[in-house]
Amino acid sequence: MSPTRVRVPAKVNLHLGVGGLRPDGFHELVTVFHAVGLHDVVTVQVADAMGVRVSGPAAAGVPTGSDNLVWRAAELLASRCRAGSPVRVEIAKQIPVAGGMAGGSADAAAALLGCARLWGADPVVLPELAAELGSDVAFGLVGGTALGTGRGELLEPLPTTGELHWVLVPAEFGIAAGDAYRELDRLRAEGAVPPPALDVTGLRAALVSGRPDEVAAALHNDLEPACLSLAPALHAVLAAGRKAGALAGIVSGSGPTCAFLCADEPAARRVAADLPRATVARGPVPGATVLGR
Ligand SMILES: C[C@@](CO)(OP(=O)(O)O)[C@H](O)COP(=O)(O)OP(=O)(O)OC[C@H]1O[C@@H](n2ccc(N)nc2=O)[C@H](O)[C@@H]1O
Ligand SMILES: Nc1ncnc2c1ncn2[C@@H]1O[C@H](COP(=O)(O)OP(=O)(O)O)[C@@H](O)[C@H]1O
Repeated sequence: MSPTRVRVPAKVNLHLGVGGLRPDGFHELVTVFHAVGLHDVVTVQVADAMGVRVSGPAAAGVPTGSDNLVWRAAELLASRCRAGSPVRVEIAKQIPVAGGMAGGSADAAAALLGCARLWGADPVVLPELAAELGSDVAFGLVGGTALGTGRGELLEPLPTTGELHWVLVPAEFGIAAGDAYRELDRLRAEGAVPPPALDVTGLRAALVSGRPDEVAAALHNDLEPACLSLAPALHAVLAAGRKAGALAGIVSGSGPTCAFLCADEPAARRVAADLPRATVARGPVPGATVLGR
């Protein structure tokens, strides 16, 4: 049987409002996910035994055993649909690892979709399985721009007008999502940060307007003070992007990647030229998509 290839995007959080810590150890979120054109490609094919191979510019440090989320995704789908031969999963990795862009979650979403195709499983089960694998995996399946609530797994697509042009600046280190949330709790206990920002009315209107300046003014990340506390070097990255001409810059999710919104594509190219390691990307883009052979 021929391999199935799935392309899957990274995300930035246009808004990340972090509510209280729940008894299950997760925080209640009001977030706006936005899929951007920086992709991993995940290929699944029938094999004698399960295996994971990772290649590409962001491959360093990605686990290749059963702790890779794609392995867990394949096993979960196999057990749920009582089918599934062993698969070899190859990840061509461009999304920065532990970068706040949900790369592992994206790969898991792609693996679910690819294995469902390969095994003839009904894709209707995938959102539920995605939510079991991680808070951001369900968004990887749908992409676009979506409101995320609960721990991030409850999704409502949001209407948008036009395209947004981003400059993405990855760091040379990672931040684990759990560490960022714990640091936020610590800062909150000290009274060192503003209360949770759980209202996205202004952002929703800005997205419909299609005006990048209005979207820029509405960007917000409650985790940003925690990321800056864990990685103070990010202050300089944010300042450099704004100085280079971005409309606004935010830490993406749990960081440390910084995302800069620009007025248009030429502006994004100019800003990227001023920042080391920067790439340009546009959004929104579709979620996990099976590619032709
Ligand atoms: C912060 C966000 C923003 O979209 O993503 P990244 O920026 O890391 O990609 C997400 O909330 C991360 O999602 P994801 O990386 O899937 O997290 P999970 O594996 O589900 O959880 C990792 C850890 O993050 C913390 N966590 C995650 C989600 C949530 N709503 N509350 C939490 O407190 C918990 O400590 C959990 O053990
Ligand atoms: N397919 C995968 N790609 C990247 N990281 C993975 C993958 N599977 C498991 N991981 C583990 O998940 C951690 C967080 O990965 P990632 O999703 O890239 O970060 P973030 O939550 O910041 O977006 C990594 O440090 C790595 O140990």
